[in-house]
Amino acid sequence: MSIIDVNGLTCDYGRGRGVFDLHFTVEPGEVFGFLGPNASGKTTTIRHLMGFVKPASGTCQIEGRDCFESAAVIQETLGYLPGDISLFSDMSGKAFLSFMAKYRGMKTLGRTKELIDRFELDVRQPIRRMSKGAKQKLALVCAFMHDPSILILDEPTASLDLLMQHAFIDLILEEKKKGKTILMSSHRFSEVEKTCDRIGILKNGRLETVSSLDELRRTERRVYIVTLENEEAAHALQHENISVIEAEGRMLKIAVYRDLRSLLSILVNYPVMTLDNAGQSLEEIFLHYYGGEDE
Ligand SMILES: Nc1ncnc2c1ncn2[C@@H]1O[C@H](COP(=O)(O)OP(=O)(O)OP(=O)(O)O)[C@@H](O)[C@H]1O
Repeated sequence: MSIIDVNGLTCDYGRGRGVFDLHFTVEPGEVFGFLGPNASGKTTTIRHLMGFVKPASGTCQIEGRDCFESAAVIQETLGYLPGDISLFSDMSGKAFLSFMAKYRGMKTLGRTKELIDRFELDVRQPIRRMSKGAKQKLALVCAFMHDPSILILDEPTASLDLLMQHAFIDLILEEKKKGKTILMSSHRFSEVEKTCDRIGILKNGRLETVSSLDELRRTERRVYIVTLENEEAAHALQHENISVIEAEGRMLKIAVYRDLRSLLSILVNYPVMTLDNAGQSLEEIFLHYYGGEDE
Protein backbone atom coordinates (compact mmCIF):
# COMPACT_ATOMS: atom_id res chain seq x y z
CA MET A 1 0.00 0.00 0.00
CA SER A 2 1.21 3.49 -0.85
CA ILE A 3 1.81 5.77 2.14
CA ILE A 4 0.36 8.83 0.38
CA ASP A 5 -2.29 8.40 -2.28
CA VAL A 6 -3.70 11.40 -4.14
CA ASN A 7 -6.46 10.48 -6.53
CA GLY A 8 -8.07 13.09 -8.76
CA LEU A 9 -7.58 15.91 -6.24
CA THR A 10 -9.25 19.12 -7.38
CA CYS A 11 -9.63 22.44 -5.59
CA ASP A 12 -10.82 25.21 -7.89
CA TYR A 13 -10.33 28.75 -6.55
CA GLY A 14 -11.54 30.21 -9.85
CA ARG A 15 -9.69 31.94 -12.67
CA GLY A 16 -7.42 28.93 -13.18
CA ARG A 17 -6.10 29.01 -9.62
CA GLY A 18 -6.00 25.91 -7.42
CA VAL A 19 -5.16 22.30 -8.29
CA PHE A 20 -6.82 20.13 -10.89
CA ASP A 21 -7.17 16.36 -11.12
CA LEU A 22 -3.89 15.49 -9.41
CA HIS A 23 -2.91 11.84 -9.26
CA PHE A 24 0.23 10.63 -7.53
CA THR A 25 1.43 8.28 -4.82
CA VAL A 26 4.35 8.28 -2.42
CA GLU A 27 5.64 4.81 -1.58
CA PRO A 28 7.05 3.54 1.75
CA GLY A 29 10.58 4.83 2.31
CA GLU A 30 10.43 7.19 -0.63
CA VAL A 31 11.50 10.85 -0.71
CA PHE A 32 9.16 12.62 -3.09
CA GLY A 33 9.94 16.14 -4.31
CA PHE A 34 7.08 18.40 -5.15
CA LEU A 35 8.27 21.15 -7.45
CA GLY A 36 6.67 24.04 -9.19
CA PRO A 37 6.91 27.78 -9.70
CA ASN A 38 5.12 30.26 -7.44
CA ALA A 39 1.35 29.82 -7.28
CA SER A 40 1.45 26.42 -9.02
CA GLY A 41 -0.49 24.72 -6.20
CA LYS A 42 2.14 23.10 -3.97
CA THR A 43 0.85 24.51 -0.69
CA THR A 44 -2.75 23.89 -1.73
CA THR A 45 -1.94 20.20 -2.26
CA ILE A 46 -0.05 19.97 1.03
CA ARG A 47 -2.92 21.64 2.94
CA HIS A 48 -5.25 18.97 1.55
CA LEU A 49 -2.85 16.24 2.66
CA MET A 50 -2.85 17.76 6.13
CA GLY A 51 -6.67 17.63 6.13
CA PHE A 52 -7.07 21.41 6.56
CA VAL A 53 -9.27 21.60 3.46
CA LYS A 54 -11.89 19.24 2.06
CA PRO A 55 -11.27 18.40 -1.61
CA ALA A 56 -13.87 19.77 -4.05
CA SER A 57 -13.46 16.41 -5.77
CA GLY A 58 -11.06 13.50 -5.63
CA THR A 59 -9.43 12.05 -2.54
CA CYS A 60 -6.21 12.21 -0.51
CA GLN A 61 -5.21 9.34 1.73
CA ILE A 62 -2.34 8.77 4.11
CA GLU A 63 -1.78 5.15 5.15
CA GLY A 64 -5.22 4.33 3.81
CA ARG A 65 -7.00 7.00 5.87
CA ASP A 66 -8.91 9.86 4.29
CA CYS A 67 -6.89 13.03 5.02
CA PHE A 68 -9.91 15.22 5.75
CA GLU A 69 -12.04 12.70 7.67
CA SER A 70 -9.11 11.43 9.75
CA ALA A 71 -7.13 14.67 9.99
CA ALA A 72 -6.76 14.56 13.79
CA VAL A 73 -5.41 10.98 13.84
CA ILE A 74 -3.04 11.60 10.97
CA GLN A 75 -1.71 14.90 12.40
CA GLU A 76 -0.94 13.24 15.73
CA THR A 77 1.92 11.21 14.29
CA LEU A 78 2.96 13.06 11.16
CA GLY A 79 5.91 15.47 10.95
CA TYR A 80 4.69 18.65 9.29
CA LEU A 81 6.51 21.81 8.36
CA PRO A 82 4.13 24.53 7.16
CA GLY A 83 5.11 26.97 4.42
CA ASP A 84 3.89 29.90 6.43
CA ILE A 85 5.51 29.58 9.83
CA SER A 86 3.25 31.31 12.30
CA LEU A 87 4.36 30.05 15.67
CA PHE A 88 3.32 31.10 19.14
CA SER A 89 5.20 34.40 19.08
CA ASP A 90 5.35 35.25 22.80
CA MET A 91 6.84 31.89 23.79
CA SER A 92 10.57 31.24 23.72
CA GLY A 93 11.74 28.55 21.32
CA LYS A 94 12.41 26.29 24.31
CA ALA A 95 8.92 26.78 25.78
CA PHE A 96 7.36 26.12 22.40
CA LEU A 97 9.30 22.86 21.90
CA SER A 98 8.46 21.73 25.46
CA PHE A 99 4.80 22.46 24.76
CA MET A 100 4.93 20.42 21.54
CA ALA A 101 6.77 17.55 23.27
CA LYS A 102 4.08 17.43 25.95
CA TYR A 103 1.28 17.67 23.38
CA ARG A 104 2.80 14.72 21.54
CA GLY A 105 3.34 12.72 24.74
CA MET A 106 7.10 12.49 24.19
CA LYS A 107 9.04 10.85 27.01
CA THR A 108 12.57 12.01 26.17
CA LEU A 109 14.04 15.12 24.64
CA GLY A 110 17.34 13.64 23.44
CA ARG A 111 16.46 13.87 19.78
CA THR A 112 15.09 17.39 20.19
CA LYS A 113 18.39 18.51 21.72
CA GLU A 114 20.35 16.81 18.98
CA LEU A 115 18.29 18.67 16.32
CA ILE A 116 18.73 22.00 18.14
CA ASP A 117 22.51 21.47 18.07
CA ARG A 118 22.50 20.32 14.48
CA PHE A 119 20.71 23.46 13.31
CA GLU A 120 22.61 25.72 15.76
CA LEU A 121 19.34 27.12 17.06
CA ASP A 122 19.25 29.52 19.99
CA VAL A 123 16.06 28.41 21.74
CA ARG A 124 16.20 31.03 24.51
CA GLN A 125 14.87 33.87 22.35
CA PRO A 126 11.18 34.68 22.18
CA ILE A 127 9.85 33.52 18.81
CA ARG A 128 8.75 37.05 17.86
CA ARG A 129 12.38 38.20 18.01
CA MET A 130 13.73 35.31 15.94
CA SER A 131 14.99 35.88 12.40
CA LYS A 132 13.15 34.16 9.56
CA GLY A 133 15.91 31.56 9.39
CA ALA A 134 15.72 30.85 13.14
CA LYS A 135 11.94 30.41 12.90
CA GLN A 136 12.42 27.96 10.06
CA LYS A 137 14.97 26.00 12.10
CA LEU A 138 12.52 25.90 14.99
CA ALA A 139 9.80 24.59 12.67
CA LEU A 140 12.24 21.96 11.38
CA VAL A 141 13.10 20.80 14.90
CA CYS A 142 9.38 20.65 15.62
CA ALA A 143 8.68 18.57 12.51
CA PHE A 144 11.43 16.00 13.22
CA MET A 145 11.64 15.91 17.05
CA HIS A 146 9.13 13.08 17.62
CA ASP A 147 10.85 10.88 15.03
CA PRO A 148 7.79 10.55 12.77
CA SER A 149 7.76 7.89 10.06
CA ILE A 150 6.01 10.22 7.58
CA LEU A 151 7.03 13.83 6.96
CA ILE A 152 5.36 16.53 4.89
CA LEU A 153 7.56 19.58 4.44
CA ASP A 154 6.47 22.74 2.63
CA GLU A 155 9.55 24.64 1.41
CA PRO A 156 11.68 23.44 4.34
CA THR A 157 14.80 25.42 3.42
CA ALA A 158 13.26 28.62 2.04
CA SER A 159 14.90 30.78 4.73
CA LEU A 160 18.01 28.75 5.52
CA ASP A 161 21.55 29.83 4.64
CA LEU A 162 23.82 27.57 2.59
CA LEU A 163 25.40 25.85 5.60
CA MET A 164 22.02 25.02 7.09
CA GLN A 165 20.69 23.87 3.72
CA HIS A 166 23.51 21.31 3.80
CA ALA A 167 22.62 20.33 7.35
CA PHE A 168 19.05 19.81 6.15
CA ILE A 169 20.14 17.64 3.19
CA ASP A 170 22.24 15.48 5.55
CA LEU A 171 19.26 15.08 7.84
CA ILE A 172 16.99 14.02 4.97
CA LEU A 173 19.56 11.47 3.75
CA GLU A 174 19.82 10.01 7.26
CA GLU A 175 16.04 9.84 7.59
CA LYS A 176 15.83 8.18 4.20
CA LYS A 177 18.28 5.50 5.37
CA LYS A 178 15.98 4.88 8.32
CA GLY A 179 13.12 4.22 5.89
CA LYS A 180 11.12 7.39 6.47
CA THR A 181 8.60 8.51 3.87
CA ILE A 182 8.96 12.16 2.97
CA LEU A 183 7.10 14.56 0.71
CA MET A 184 8.70 17.96 0.38
CA SER A 185 8.04 20.94 -1.80
CA SER A 186 11.05 22.89 -2.95
CA HIS A 187 12.39 25.48 -5.33
CA ARG A 188 15.97 24.34 -4.99
CA PHE A 189 17.02 21.99 -7.73
CA SER A 190 20.28 20.99 -6.07
CA GLU A 191 18.45 19.97 -2.91
CA VAL A 192 15.95 17.85 -4.83
CA GLU A 193 18.69 16.26 -6.88
CA LYS A 194 20.56 15.20 -3.75
CA THR A 195 17.61 13.89 -1.77
CA CYS A 196 14.59 12.85 -3.83
CA ASP A 197 13.83 9.50 -5.44
CA ARG A 198 10.99 10.83 -7.57
CA ILE A 199 9.61 14.22 -8.27
CA GLY A 200 6.29 15.65 -9.36
CA ILE A 201 6.36 18.90 -11.30
CA LEU A 202 3.33 21.13 -10.92
CA LYS A 203 2.46 23.94 -13.29
CA ASN A 204 -0.72 26.01 -13.12
CA GLY A 205 -2.25 23.50 -10.72
CA ARG A 206 -1.63 20.51 -12.96
CA LEU A 207 0.98 17.78 -12.66
CA GLU A 208 3.21 18.04 -15.72
CA THR A 209 5.14 14.92 -14.88
CA VAL A 210 5.89 12.45 -12.08
CA SER A 211 9.25 10.81 -12.76
CA SER A 212 12.34 9.42 -11.14
CA LEU A 213 15.41 11.62 -11.46
CA ASP A 214 16.96 9.06 -13.80
CA GLU A 215 13.92 9.17 -16.05
CA LEU A 216 14.08 12.95 -16.07
CA ARG A 217 17.74 12.92 -17.02
CA ARG A 218 16.93 10.57 -19.87
CA THR A 219 14.30 13.02 -21.02
CA GLU A 220 13.34 12.76 -24.65
CA ARG A 221 14.49 16.33 -25.20
CA ARG A 222 18.15 16.85 -26.05
CA VAL A 223 20.03 20.05 -26.62
CA TYR A 224 22.63 20.44 -29.38
CA ILE A 225 25.03 23.26 -30.15
CA VAL A 226 25.51 23.89 -33.86
CA THR A 227 28.34 26.14 -35.05
CA LEU A 228 28.09 27.38 -38.63
CA GLU A 229 30.66 28.77 -40.98
CA ASN A 230 29.26 32.30 -40.88
CA GLU A 231 26.62 34.44 -39.18
CA GLU A 232 24.42 34.67 -42.31
CA ALA A 233 24.00 30.90 -42.31
CA ALA A 234 23.25 30.93 -38.58
CA HIS A 235 20.63 33.59 -39.14
CA ALA A 236 19.00 31.66 -42.00
CA LEU A 237 18.98 28.44 -39.95
CA GLN A 238 17.01 30.17 -37.21
CA HIS A 239 14.10 30.53 -39.63
CA GLU A 240 13.86 26.80 -40.26
CA ASN A 241 11.32 24.62 -38.48
CA ILE A 242 13.56 23.97 -35.46
CA SER A 243 13.43 24.86 -31.77
CA VAL A 244 16.17 27.44 -31.12
CA ILE A 245 16.88 28.08 -27.43
CA GLU A 246 19.77 30.48 -27.86
CA ALA A 247 21.56 32.17 -30.75
CA GLU A 248 24.87 33.98 -30.62
CA GLY A 249 26.94 34.85 -33.67
CA ARG A 250 27.65 31.62 -35.58
CA MET A 251 26.35 29.42 -32.76
CA LEU A 252 22.81 28.10 -32.21
CA LYS A 253 21.55 26.06 -29.26
CA ILE A 254 18.78 23.80 -30.51
CA ALA A 255 16.36 21.53 -28.64
CA VAL A 256 15.53 18.23 -30.29
CA TYR A 257 12.61 16.04 -29.34
CA ARG A 258 13.09 12.28 -29.64
CA ASP A 259 14.55 12.04 -33.14
CA LEU A 260 17.65 13.81 -34.42
CA ARG A 261 16.91 12.93 -38.05
CA SER A 262 14.67 15.91 -38.82
CA LEU A 263 17.37 18.31 -37.57
CA LEU A 264 20.07 16.50 -39.57
CA SER A 265 17.99 16.65 -42.75
CA ILE A 266 17.91 20.45 -42.36
CA LEU A 267 21.58 20.79 -41.38
CA VAL A 268 22.84 19.03 -44.53
CA ASN A 269 21.87 22.19 -46.43
CA TYR A 270 24.01 24.42 -44.21
CA PRO A 271 27.75 24.95 -43.79
CA VAL A 272 27.98 23.25 -40.38
CA MET A 273 31.39 23.37 -38.68
CA THR A 274 30.57 21.47 -35.49
CA LEU A 275 27.59 19.73 -33.86
CA ASP A 276 27.87 19.07 -30.11
CA ASN A 277 25.53 17.54 -27.58
CA ALA A 278 25.19 20.25 -24.92
CA GLY A 279 24.05 17.89 -22.19
CA GLN A 280 21.49 19.22 -19.77
CA SER A 281 21.63 20.03 -16.13
CA LEU A 282 18.70 18.92 -14.05
CA GLU A 283 17.89 22.57 -13.64
CA GLU A 284 17.50 23.01 -17.39
CA ILE A 285 15.20 20.01 -17.53
CA PHE A 286 13.07 21.51 -14.77
CA LEU A 287 12.98 24.87 -16.50
CA HIS A 288 11.74 23.15 -19.61
CA TYR A 289 8.83 21.67 -17.66
CA TYR A 290 8.21 24.98 -15.93
CA GLY A 291 7.55 26.39 -19.37
CA GLY A 292 10.45 28.70 -20.06
CA GLU A 293 12.87 28.58 -22.94
CA ASP A 294 11.64 27.09 -26.15
CA GLU A 295 7.96 26.78 -25.27
N1 LIG B 1 -7.70 30.24 0.02
C1 LIG B 1 -7.49 30.63 -1.25
N2 LIG B 1 -8.44 31.33 -1.92
C2 LIG B 1 -8.24 31.73 -3.21
N3 LIG B 1 -7.12 31.45 -3.91
C3 LIG B 1 -6.16 30.76 -3.29
C4 LIG B 1 -6.28 30.31 -1.92
N4 LIG B 1 -5.15 29.63 -1.59
C5 LIG B 1 -4.35 29.66 -2.68
N5 LIG B 1 -4.94 30.34 -3.69
C6 LIG B 1 -4.39 30.53 -5.05
O1 LIG B 1 -4.14 29.26 -5.62
C7 LIG B 1 -2.91 29.28 -6.36
C8 LIG B 1 -1.96 28.22 -5.82
O2 LIG B 1 -1.45 28.67 -4.56
P1 LIG B 1 -0.41 27.84 -3.68
O3 LIG B 1 -0.17 28.60 -2.43
O4 LIG B 1 -0.91 26.45 -3.55
O5 LIG B 1 0.87 27.84 -4.63
P2 LIG B 1 2.38 27.40 -4.30
O6 LIG B 1 2.79 26.53 -5.44
O7 LIG B 1 2.50 26.85 -2.94
O8 LIG B 1 3.12 28.81 -4.44
P3 LIG B 1 4.45 29.40 -3.69
O9 LIG B 1 5.62 28.68 -4.28
O10 LIG B 1 4.38 30.84 -4.13
O11 LIG B 1 4.27 29.21 -2.23
C9 LIG B 1 -2.40 30.70 -6.27
O12 LIG B 1 -2.83 31.41 -7.42
C10 LIG B 1 -3.06 31.26 -5.01
O13 LIG B 1 -3.24 32.66 -5.11
